[in-house]
Amino acid sequence: PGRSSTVSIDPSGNPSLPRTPPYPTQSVHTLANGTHVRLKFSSIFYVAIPHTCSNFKMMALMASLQLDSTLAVLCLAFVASCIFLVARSRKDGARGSPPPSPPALPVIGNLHQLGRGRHHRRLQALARSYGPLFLLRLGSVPAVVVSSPSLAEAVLKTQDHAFCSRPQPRTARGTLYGCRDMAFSPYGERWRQLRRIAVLHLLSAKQVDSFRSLRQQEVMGFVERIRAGAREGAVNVTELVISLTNTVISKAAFGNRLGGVDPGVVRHMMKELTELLGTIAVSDVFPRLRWVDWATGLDARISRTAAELDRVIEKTLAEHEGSRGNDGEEVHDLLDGLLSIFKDGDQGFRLDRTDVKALILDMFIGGTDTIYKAIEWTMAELVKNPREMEKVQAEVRQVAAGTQGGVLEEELETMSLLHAAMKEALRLHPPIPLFPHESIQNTRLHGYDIPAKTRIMINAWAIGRDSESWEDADEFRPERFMDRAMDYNGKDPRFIPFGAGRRGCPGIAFGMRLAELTLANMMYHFDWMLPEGQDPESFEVVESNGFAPALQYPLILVAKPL
Ligand code: HEM
Repeated sequence: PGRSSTVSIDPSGNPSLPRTPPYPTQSVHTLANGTHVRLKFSSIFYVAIPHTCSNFKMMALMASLQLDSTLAVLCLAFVASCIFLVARSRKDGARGSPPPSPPALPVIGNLHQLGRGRHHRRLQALARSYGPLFLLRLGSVPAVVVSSPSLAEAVLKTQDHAFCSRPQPRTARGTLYGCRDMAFSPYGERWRQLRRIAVLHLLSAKQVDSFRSLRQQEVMGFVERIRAGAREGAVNVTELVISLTNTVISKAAFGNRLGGVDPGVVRHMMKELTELLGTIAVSDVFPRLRWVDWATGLDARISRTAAELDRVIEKTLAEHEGSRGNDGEEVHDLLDGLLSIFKDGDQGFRLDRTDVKALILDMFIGGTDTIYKAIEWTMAELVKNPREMEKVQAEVRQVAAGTQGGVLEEELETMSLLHAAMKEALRLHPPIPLFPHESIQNTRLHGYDIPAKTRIMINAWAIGRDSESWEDADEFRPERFMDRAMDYNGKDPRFIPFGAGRRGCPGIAFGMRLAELTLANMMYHFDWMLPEGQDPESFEVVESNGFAPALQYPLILVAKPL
C-alpha cells in the first residue's frame, strides 16, 4: 500500500491491437493477501494482453514476460549501439578530424607542392585556397602549416605546452651530437636545463653587454673596410657584413683562443654546417629509405662535417681548458662560461663535454646567418626606397652628431626611425621564414585534431604579409612601426620574426644590438647608392632559393664617405 509502479508497453509491438482504446483506462484488483492493486493504463501506451487471459495473475505474468523480452531487446539494442559508437569513436580518434589538405599524390604526398625553394611562398599560396591551417603529407610525414596571427598565437602561446617540441632532422642528428643541442632538442627536462643555462649564462643582458666593446671595435673595422673598398669602386656589402657577423660570433664564442685553428677554417665549417642544416634528407620524409641518404652521399657528407667540426671545437676547448685560471678566473667568452658549468655545475645540473660542444654550435647556427640577413635586407630595402634612407640617415646623424668615431651603442636607443626600418625589413623578410615545431600530444587546434608528433610549420613570412593585419602588406613602410609598441618579443602574433613562447629565440638582444649598431654606422659614415646604370625603380629586392633565403645576388653598392 502507498507504493505504485508504472509499467508501460508500446502496443505498436502488437499489431493486432487497435490504436483507439476499447479498453478501460484503469482497473482495481484485490490480490490473495487482500492488497488492492489499481492498474492504470496510460493514455499513450496500452498493455498488450491476449484476450484469453482473464486471470489478473496470468495477465501480470504475461505483461511481465512481454516487459522482460522488450527490455531484453532494448538492452541488446542499447549494448549493440554502445559497441558501435565506441568502435566508431575509436576509429575517429585514430583518424580524427584532420585539417583540410590539398590533394596528395601516391607515395610523395604533397612534396611536389613545396617547390624547389622559397617554400614559404608556395605555402602562402596554398593557404589562400585551404585556409590558415592546412595539412600536408611530406612523403610519409604529416605536417601542418600555420599561416595566420591568431593560429600562430595558439601554437606558440596559448597551446604551446602541446606544440613545444621540434623535429630532429637527419642532418641535425648527424652534426649536433644526436640533437644534444638546445635548438633541435626534443621538449623535456634536458631542453629546459640547456635553455636555462643559455638564457642565464650565454645570452643574458649582462653577457650581451659584456661584448659591447667587441661589437664597437669590430664595427669600426668594418667601416674602415668599406672606406677602403669605396676607394676602389663599388663595395660588396653582403660579403663585408657576413665577415663582420661571423667574426663577432666567433670572438664572442671563442675569444681569440682558437687552439691554432685558422679563423677561415672556422668560418668555412660553420658555413658547411648551416648549409647542411638547410638540407632535407630523403629519410626525413621517407624514414624507411635511410639507405638513400647513404647512396646519395649525404651520410658521408654529414659524417665528414661532424668529424671536422668536432676536431675544431675540441682544439678550442683544449686551449680554453689550458688557459683557465691563468687570468684570475675572469670569464671572457661563451666557451669559458660553459666550461665553468661543465666543471662546477649550475643549480645541480652539470653539462657534459658533448653538451658544451653542442651548445656552442647553437650560438653559431642561431647567429651566423640570421644577423647578416637582417642587415642585408634592411639595407636593400633602404636603397630601393631612398626617401626612407634619407630619413633614417638624418636621424642617425643628428643623434650621433659630434660623437668621435661613429655611432655608439648607447646612442641607438633614441633612434626610433632606425628601429622602425629594421622591424619593417624583418616583417617583410624574416631570416627564418618558416620555422618548425612538433606536437608532443594529441590535441585539437582550431577545431581540428592534431596527433602527437605532427610537424607544425609556422609561416612567419606569410604572417608578416597578412593583408588583414597590414595595410599594403608588401610595401616597405617603416612608419607603420613608429606608433606601435610592437617589439621583437613575439607578444603581438602579427610580428614574429623571432618566434614566440617557450621556444622563441633567446638571442634577440645579442642579434639586434649588432645589427642595429652596424646599420647605424653604415648610415652615419656613408651615403649609399646603386652602381652606375642602376636605379632604385628597377632594383629588385629578390630572394635566393633555399629554405632560409638571402638576397638572390650580393648587394653591391657605391659608398660615398661623409
Ligand atoms: C636577427 C637575428 C635572429 C633571428 C631573426 C632569429 C630567429 C629565430 C627564430 C624564428 C627561432 C625559432 C623560434 C620558435 O621556434 O618559436 C629562433 C630560435 C633560436 N635562436 Fe634565434 N634568431 C636570431 C638570432 C639569434 C642569435 C644571435 C642566437 C644566438 C647567439 C640565436 C639562437 C637561437 C636558438 C638557440 C634558438 C632555439 C631556441 C629553442 O629551441 O629553445 N638566435 N631564432
